[in-house]
Amino acid sequence: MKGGDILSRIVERRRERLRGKGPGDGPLQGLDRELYGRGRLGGDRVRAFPGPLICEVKRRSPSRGEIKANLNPLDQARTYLREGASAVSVLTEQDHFGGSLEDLVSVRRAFPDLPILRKDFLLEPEDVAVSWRLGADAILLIAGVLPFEDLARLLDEARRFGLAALVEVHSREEVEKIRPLTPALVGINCRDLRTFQVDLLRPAALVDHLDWPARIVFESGVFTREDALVARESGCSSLLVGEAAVRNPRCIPGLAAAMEEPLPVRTGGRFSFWRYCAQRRREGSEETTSVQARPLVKICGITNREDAALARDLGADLLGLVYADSPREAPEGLAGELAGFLGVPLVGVVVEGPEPGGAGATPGNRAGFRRALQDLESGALAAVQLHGHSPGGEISSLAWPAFKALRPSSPGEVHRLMSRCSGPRVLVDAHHRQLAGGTGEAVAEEVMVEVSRFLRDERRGALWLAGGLGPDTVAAVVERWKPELIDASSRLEERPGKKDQFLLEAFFRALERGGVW
Ligand SMILES: O=P(O)(O)OC[C@@H](O)[C@@H](O)c1c[nH]c2ccccc12
Repeated sequence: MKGGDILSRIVERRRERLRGKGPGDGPLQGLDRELYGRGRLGGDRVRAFPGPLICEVKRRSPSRGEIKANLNPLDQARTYLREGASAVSVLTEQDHFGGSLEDLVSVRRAFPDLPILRKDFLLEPEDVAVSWRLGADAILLIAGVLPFEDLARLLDEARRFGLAALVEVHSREEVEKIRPLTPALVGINCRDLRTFQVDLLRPAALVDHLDWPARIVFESGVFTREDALVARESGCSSLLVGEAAVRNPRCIPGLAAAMEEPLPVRTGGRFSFWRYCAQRRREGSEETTSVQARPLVKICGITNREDAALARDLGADLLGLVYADSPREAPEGLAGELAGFLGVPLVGVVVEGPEPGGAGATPGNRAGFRRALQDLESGALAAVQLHGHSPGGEISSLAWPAFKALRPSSPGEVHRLMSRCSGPRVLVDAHHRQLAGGTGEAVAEEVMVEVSRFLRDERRGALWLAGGLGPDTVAAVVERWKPELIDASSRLEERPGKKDQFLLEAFFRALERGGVW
């Protein structure tokens, strides 16, 4: 932890407070006797903590600014309980999150049986004792903040007091750090506390490295049911939700339900889509360096076996099959046939409603949508790429891995379209009047500037990019916009629906040569 990043400043400030007023920071006087022994979870209830959904009492944060300045912790906790949260997290850090130990005490007093997590940057064994005396049932221990010996000591201390300890990680390195301690409750924070970047695929990238029995909590950046479903696909059994719950507590029942609803059963599916993307991206690239492997490549508009096998052999990470009115529409049965031998996940491209100025909701597209659902159920498709607007909320009724494809026609449209999307990623594509389009046009420069600005300012997710990518353009586009995934189709064809071997080979060669940054 070097220099002046925000995390270092928060921790430094906390140390100063510990040196000054001590871990009780005021409210301890006279309170501990009153609270002592109240609301202890103990035994089985500690083991059951936290249930599917922890909602957080959070006034503000360094990354999101003011969330609710006049928040009343009691009202907030009451609302959370009423809406169906299984536990409440009280952020007690004062200087950057506007919390306090008084918040913890007042929630505990009012709700003796509510499982409460004290969320703070705890540093010393005395912090654990204070948390216990003030009525917490669980504490957060951040692996990125605590040296190994301190982490071990605080975990021991929590055990001694019968507190549950949620040990938070964000990187592979931190997973390795906590491994010898095999904590029973691990949180994977989607937010990098140093850069504030939120990546909902982070848990999917890390879960397989947590190879001891642990319950895993998916932390930060969750707003919608789709986000919750990604958490489940990532192997997490609980969500920790702050901002979304504070701003709109009515999202709570939906999030809780999403953590418990039965997921659709695939008859023969092999790919866990988000895990595949998250893990594949990191292969061959060390997180600690700025050198990344080439972006993931999706080759789209596959209509036949030969093109699919060639793209796979050249290194495609995903293949796209079109389920809509288009010269590139995949013949019926192709997904099932390819899934049997290919070893690369297939994505179904569907249109679920009209696009602005486009003709999306044709009977053919609706039939395609239904066929795609069947191929998802059979396991032939690993995910769907959704075009068009969805006034009927068809996306949110899907429990399959899905991502939106957006085609902003102007810079002004970027924010409006992107801010409505949930889930870990969206694919940005060039604007055409028809989905059939395939004109090979690139996304306009001024639109891309806005897209990059949106992703940077909202600090959310990495770029997936389509539109006009061919052997001649791909290296420059990758260099310029640093996408995590690129999607190419029409500029690799000898005619609509048929790939050109020479162009495909040249595309991957250009990518290997010029696409490394
Ligand atoms: O408001 P969000 O994006 O839903 O995030 C909640 C919670 O995960 C976040 O507050 C948090 C997770 N780990 C932390 C560590 C310190 C401070 C805050 C946090």
